[in-house]
Amino acid sequence: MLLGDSGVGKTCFLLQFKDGAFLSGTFIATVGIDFRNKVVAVDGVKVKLQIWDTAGQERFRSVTHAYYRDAQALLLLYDITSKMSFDNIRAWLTEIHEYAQKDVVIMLLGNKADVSSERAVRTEDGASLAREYGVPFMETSAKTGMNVELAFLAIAKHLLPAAVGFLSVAFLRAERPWANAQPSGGNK
Ligand SMILES: Nc1nc2c(ncn2[C@@H]2O[C@H](COP(=O)(O)OP(=O)(O)OP(=O)(O)O)[C@@H](O)[C@H]2O)c(=O)[nH]1
Repeated sequence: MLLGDSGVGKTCFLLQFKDGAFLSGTFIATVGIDFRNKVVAVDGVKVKLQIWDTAGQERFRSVTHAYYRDAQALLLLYDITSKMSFDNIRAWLTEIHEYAQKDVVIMLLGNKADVSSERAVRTEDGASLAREYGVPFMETSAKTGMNVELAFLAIAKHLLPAAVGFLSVAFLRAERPWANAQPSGGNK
């Protein structure tokens, strides 16, 4: 799930990953929530990522909160040209703490790294905030594609062991119907 203030580039980030394209020009804010699927290969295993793009605007917050608890991973974005979007990251982390699963995987991303002339947040400040919360961090650009795939692949790699564990249990249950059988109540 992609989170962060309105305008930090969540939709562009997802479209760059999904289609390798960048939507420049008019900014159309996301209304509510939307999702895209993409299959990636991780260590030779195909992983289908279902990526939810959320509206950053405050008025949609009650809608998006409902989806937090089903998320396995959260990509939290700020815009390196907007100090406010960076300062709001702490508030986003508080919301995540309140609504998401305790073991959710979180990654902090400083987007729009291509606009270095308007930089308002130093790379070190992003890295230091990420260290404080114990989450991985990288700067990205939805425009050039810098680190976009890397961020998603890192998440997929992190989630894969859990997914394989889940599938193994499901497979064993399917293969051994008796595993789900209830006690019959004694011998006849
Ligand atoms: N230069 C540059 N511009 C970007 C980048 N990512 C997004 N933008 C621009 O920033 C604006 C907002 O991008 P969106 O992806 O729509 O932002 P959002 O976070 O999805 O916004 P909400 O849907 O309101 O939450 C658009 O005008 C994009 O063209 C980037 O990496 N570099």
